[in-house]
Formats: sequence, structure tokens, C-alpha cells
Amino acid sequence: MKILVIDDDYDIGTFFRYLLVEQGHHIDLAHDGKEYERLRGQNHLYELAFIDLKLPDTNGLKLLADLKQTQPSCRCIVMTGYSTIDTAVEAVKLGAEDYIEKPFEDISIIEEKLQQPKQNLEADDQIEQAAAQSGMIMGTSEAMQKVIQLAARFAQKPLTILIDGETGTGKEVAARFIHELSGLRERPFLGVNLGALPEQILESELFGHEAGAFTGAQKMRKGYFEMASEGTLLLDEIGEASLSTQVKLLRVLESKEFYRVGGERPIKTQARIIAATNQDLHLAALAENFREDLLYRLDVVRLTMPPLRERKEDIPEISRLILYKEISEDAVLSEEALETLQAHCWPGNIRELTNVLVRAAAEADGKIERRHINMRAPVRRTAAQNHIVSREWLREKKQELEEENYLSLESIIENIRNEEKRSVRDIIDHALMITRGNRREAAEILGVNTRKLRYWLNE
Ligand SMILES: Nc1ncnc2c1ncn2[C@@H]1O[C@H](COP(=O)(O)OP(=O)(O)OP(=O)(O)O)[C@@H](O)[C@H]1O
Repeated sequence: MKILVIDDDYDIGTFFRYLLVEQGHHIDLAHDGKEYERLRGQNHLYELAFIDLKLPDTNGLKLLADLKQTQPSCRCIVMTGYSTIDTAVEAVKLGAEDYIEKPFEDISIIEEKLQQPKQNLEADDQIEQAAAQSGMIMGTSEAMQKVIQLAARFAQKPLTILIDGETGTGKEVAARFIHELSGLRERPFLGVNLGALPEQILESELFGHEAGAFTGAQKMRKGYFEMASEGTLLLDEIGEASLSTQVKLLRVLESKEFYRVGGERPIKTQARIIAATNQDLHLAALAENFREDLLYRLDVVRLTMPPLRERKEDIPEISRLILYKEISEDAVLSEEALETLQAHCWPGNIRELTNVLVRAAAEADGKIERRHINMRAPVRRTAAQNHIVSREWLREKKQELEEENYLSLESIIENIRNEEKRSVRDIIDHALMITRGNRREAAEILGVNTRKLRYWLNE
């Protein structure tokens, strides 16, 4: 095999040469960017490259990107110290097959890389299987394929994964998918919704409690961290966690240890943590509603689930499979019905699509036509709508509101509008501040395109 090793440490070069030449491989060494350029000029074709990320005259990521561009079939493994794990994650996103940490604990990890990787077919099979087990419909859209590839690359690494995306996009399904792919599938997968429980109950749910820790705690009980130990723990709706829960989570992520409520003995956890949120945690951190240090711990690998409106080509397959699963294999959609589904913007994403399909199937009792598709979820009527609204009642309400605020209705509305504008401006200002005025990056943080941001700025 023809192998390229890029590392400024001469000892590492010697080590590789000794190991690889002895096994009959051909090896080229580059100690910096300049030597890489020289080899590049000689048009060698490599099957495998080991690339150190820290080089004296350039960045290993740059060389990796160049190598992947000029020789896409060359498998690249980056070498990194644990402190540069973020860069290693970046490298995998750029196309590196894997990263290995230096110093090498034993050489088997390098020898493993000398074997041909698992056939793509086999890897594809594993992905299909994990999708089936987790109930994830993958579709073929580019947006979703990117997420799946990224998930597959990181599933087996002991890294924390943050999954974000709008409500109903399948964050929980994706977490199960990762668990299935991770090699932990025989171990437990547990999910806990951090927004659903009051603070004190949540603490004992997460960490467990000792017998007698509080009134009613008659027996010792294990918490999620303990039950999921060695498996996967999904911290769902992490953006809803109170600041004090955030502190406790940070402590566990840092030390891999926790105490049961009322306990004195630290308990170790190996649980692989996946966090999910539909909030922009970076904005929440800016507003000081989310701890930055915790965000940094969680946001090692981020998967952003695409909204359904950005994967409209997947709607036929998703609809067909949902109907098959939820209704029957005979339930079918007419062409027009499908067109209607593809034209909708789906603010509630796949959850909303499921509800719409189930309602339509109930109404159609056979082939689903356009007329059976009703996007609007049943709207809960407000008190005012149920009231037989009289002029009298309206006048009274208006008066009540104006007296409460010491202002006319018109001024109240004006104030609300100004207040809204001010908070939007604050958010945009902050986004520009942390990106040092880079509009493209700021727009990315805010989840809009640069044209929209420009429009907002003009506004
Ligand atoms: N890719 C998918 N394949 C099949 N079903 C999906 C997919 N994505 C979402 N769903 C279905 O949509 C519903 C919502 O999914 P899920 O709970 O994973 O979304 P979520 O992003 O975690 O939502 P929320 O933020 O509101 O908790 C579930 O019924 C789930 O089965």
C-alpha cells in the first residue's frame, strides 16, 4: 500500500517508517506543508494518509482538504492530542475517515487502519438496519443524507452529540439511530425530558436517591445516569433545563461522576450523552439562559435535523411509510393529495405530517384524495371565541386593558411593536458582535440567509 505520513515529529516519522516498511508498505514522509507541496508536485497516488493536525508552517486541516480534493479515494486518518478534539471533529466533517489520539497507546489502532475499511455495502447495511430498528425513515434528500453520514461517522466515538432542529424533525428518533449504530445497542437507551419535571423531582430522576434522602424516599432508587451507565442517555429539551440543573449536568459531564440525592459516595457513569433541543443554545447562552461552559461540553458534534420543508422530495416516501405503519398497507395517496402535501411548509414537521395523514386516512377510508387533506390541526378555541362577543363586552375589555396600563390601546400596541423591534435588534447586534461583524456567520447563527439578515439590518 502507498502511504503518506505528515507529522513534524521526526520520532513519529521513524516509528511509522519502521512499522509500515516492515509490513511491505511504501511510505512517504512530510514534516511540514512545504514537504507536502513537494510530494504533491510529484503526483504520487496514495491509498492511505496519516495527517498530524498541528504543523509548524500550516494547518493539517488545510492539507487534509487539499488531499481529499486532489485524491478523493485516499483514506485520511488525522492524528491529534485530546485537547484538539474539536479540530479532529472538524477533520472528520471535511472527509477524514477517522482520527486517532496521540500519544498512541498501542499500535493495534494503526494496524487496524492498514486493513481495508469495511466494504461500503456493509456500512450501508448497518445504517439501514439501525434506521429500521430506530424507526427512522431516511429518505434520499441531500439534507438528510448529510445528517446520516455525519451520525454514522461519529456514532462509534465516545463523544457527546448535540442534536438540534425544529420541533417534530425527529431528534429523538435520530438519537435512537445513533444508539443503534454505536455498538452500544445491547445496552440501554434512556431518554429524559428536562423540561417536563419540577426541579427537585428531576434531580432525583437524573441521579437517583438513597433511602431516607427525603420524605417518601423509602428505598434507594437509581437515576437515569446510573441506569444508562454504559448505554446511551438522551437529555431531551436540554434548553429547558434550569440553571441549577445545568450546573449539575456540567459536573457530571466533566467528572463522569455523580452523587445520588442524599448519597455520599460518588458513582461513575460511562453513559454516552446525547442532548437534544429545538432552541438555538448559542443565542440562549448569549441571553445568559444557558451556561456557555455546558454548551461547550455538549456541542462537540452537532447534528442539525433538517425541517421537512427542506426535504420535500422525501415527503412521498415518508408519507407512504407512515401510512403503512400507522394505518395499513392498503392506504394510498392520490397524486393530487401528494402535491398538496409537498406544497405545505410543515411547521410541525414529521409529527405534523403524521397527524395530517392519520386524520386524512380516517376520513378517506380508502384512497386519500386532496379533499381529505386538512393541514390545520384542530384549533383550541379561546375564551373570547366561545363568548358571544357583544360590543359591550369588547368595550369593557378595552377599558380594562387601558386602565391596567395607564395607556390607550393604540399606545400599548405601539409599545409592544417597539419592544419587539428592540429585542430583535439586540439579538442581531449580539450575533454580529460575536462574529466580529461577519454577516454570513451571523446569519448562520440566526438561522436565516444573508439576504434576510441584510433586509433586517435595513429595517
Ligand atoms: N425520520 C423520521 N422517520 C420516521 N418518523 C419520524 C422521523 N422523524 C420524526 N418522526 C416521527 O415524528 C414524531 C416526532 O419525532 P421526534 O419526537 O423524534 O421529534 P423531535 O424533533 O424530538 O420533536 P420535539 O422537539 O418536539 O421533541 C414521532 O412520532 C416520530 O416517530
